[in-house]
Amino acid sequence: MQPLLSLSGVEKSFGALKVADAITFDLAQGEALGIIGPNGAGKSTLFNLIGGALKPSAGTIRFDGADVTGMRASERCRRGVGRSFQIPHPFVGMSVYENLLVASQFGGAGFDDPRSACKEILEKTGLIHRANKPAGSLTLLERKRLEMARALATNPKLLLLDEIAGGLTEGECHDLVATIKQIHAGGVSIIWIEHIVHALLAVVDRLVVIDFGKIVAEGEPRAVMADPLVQEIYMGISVDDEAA
Ligand SMILES: Nc1ncnc2c1ncn2[C@@H]1O[C@H](COP(=O)(O)OP(=O)(O)OP(=O)(O)O)[C@@H](O)[C@H]1O
Repeated sequence: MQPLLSLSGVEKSFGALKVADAITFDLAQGEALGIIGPNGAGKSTLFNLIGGALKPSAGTIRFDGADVTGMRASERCRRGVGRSFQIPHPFVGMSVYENLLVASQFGGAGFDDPRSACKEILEKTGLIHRANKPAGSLTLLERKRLEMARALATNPKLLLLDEIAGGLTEGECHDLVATIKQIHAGGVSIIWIEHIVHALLAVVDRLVVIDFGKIVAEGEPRAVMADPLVQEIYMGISVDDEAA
């Protein structure tokens, strides 16, 4: 089976700063991939390149059988790339339900019955009891859930989650992980950038580590986390410190 997403030699610089450097990886259909790396490593930039907010300066991005490298974000969304942002920016004056309807309308979701599809997504993401509340009145956890629900309302094949667990309590994080697992089990492929590694490890099949715009480690999540190089660059534990 061909990969759902395929990046080949993807590069992006801001001035002299190269934030995506020869990024090459595939995402299989149905896979859940985690991305970690220090602050400023280039993780969100990678999502901007996959989602179409930024164009790479070199390399190609293929999604669902098509070359999407030069395609606009709106077109990629219609093809099935759904994205949540690190800082949620819902339409605060609209109800939670209306936020989903807008996403399904403009994301080209292609649901037979958008209203009942959005209702189902509210149930799945634990927001049904808040459906008629203004999005501006939600708690942080609910805003994070709404961010994910709005992406799901575009009916994605691939869901990009950017630090969705950031700022949550341990219990809230646990509940959110259960929701993400359920979404993945429903057939949606996932790429999840997250600093809360234990949450990530509960969901993903594979882990990619980025540092200074390059992939520096990749593979089975626990093996990657045990790699001394990863411990040094990501957690600041140097092999020398441990020996001391
Ligand atoms: N539009 C831009 N113009 C100039 N520099 C940018 C731009 N976007 C990002 N950068 C820089 O690129 C680098 C990578 O940023 P990016 O947000 O991708 O990192 P990140 O790994 O997601 O970090 P964090 O974990 O803190 O969210 C940073 O040094 C950032 O300041």
